[in-house]
Amino acid sequence: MGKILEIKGVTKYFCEQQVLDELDFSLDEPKVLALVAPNGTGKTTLLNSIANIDQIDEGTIRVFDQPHTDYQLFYKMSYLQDSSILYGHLTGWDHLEFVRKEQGKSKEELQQLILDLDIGTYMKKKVKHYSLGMKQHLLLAIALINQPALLLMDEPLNGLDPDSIIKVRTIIRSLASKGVSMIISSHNLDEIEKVTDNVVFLYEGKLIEKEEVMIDAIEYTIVLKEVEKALSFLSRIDVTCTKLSDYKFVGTFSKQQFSVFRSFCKEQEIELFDCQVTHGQLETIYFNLYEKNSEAQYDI
Ligand SMILES: Nc1ncnc2c1ncn2[C@@H]1O[C@H](COP(=O)(O)OP(=O)(O)OP(=O)(O)O)[C@@H](O)[C@H]1O
Repeated sequence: MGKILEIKGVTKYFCEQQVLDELDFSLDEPKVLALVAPNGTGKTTLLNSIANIDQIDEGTIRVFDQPHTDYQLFYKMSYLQDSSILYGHLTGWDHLEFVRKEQGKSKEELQQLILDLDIGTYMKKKVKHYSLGMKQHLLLAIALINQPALLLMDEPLNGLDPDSIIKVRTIIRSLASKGVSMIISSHNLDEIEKVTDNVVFLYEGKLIEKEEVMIDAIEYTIVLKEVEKALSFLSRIDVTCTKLSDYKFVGTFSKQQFSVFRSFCKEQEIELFDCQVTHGQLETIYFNLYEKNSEAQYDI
């Protein structure tokens, strides 16, 4: 089997501003890939470029071994964009019927999709009367009509309530189990960690895989009786901590430091009342990558 996606040397400018910089990337096997970066750093531009909505200035993009400009990809690849592509004066059903006909799918297939996504109750309403969440569900339905093998999603969780987030997460997992590849841009790092381990960061116009910037550090908030004793021990094993109260502190631990600390508490009979992860690993990597370099990146 050929590659699902191959991006070589892609550069994209908006006037003088370079957004993508000789970006190389390839997706060799079906995967759910999270695309993470701060606002305004090129996630949408990259997805638009793959979908041939934004024209690239240099480089090549191939999808399923075809140039990304090939019209046939319309039947294999979908792109869940933001709701600006919807027409307010049309109903959800109008949108879905139009795409169904273009994709050559049957009415029965569309009815089944509407049932699966549980969006039937508002398909006859005009889109201008939809909530943000309803629009997001409609966009997902539009993107799924062609049963894509590659699905690009730009912020699919935007505006969704917790129930809807769980529903979309279930849909993503179910599609993944059927071998659908997905590239999902999201700011919701907690949620992203629940659907995939495959994370790429867009940084200074290039993609960096999570493994390349992996750090062994997790921030915990810990509640115990003898904070001073714990902090004095932790300073000796180089754990950075901040005391929050006489019973509470936060500390950033490597796996090994955390295990040493647990043994210390056991030996000293210090009871841990509570121990919560404050920042997950992905969040910690994110802050390390972008916050540390923010001065250089956002120089004005
Ligand atoms: N059509 C355009 N014309 C000019 N500049 C643009 C255009 N589209 C995007 N940009 C600029 O390119 C940069 C990247 O924008 P893009 O929308 O790709 O970022 P993003 O990471 O998707 O942001 P967000 O997370 O806020 O959606 C921004 O500085 C933006 O202002």
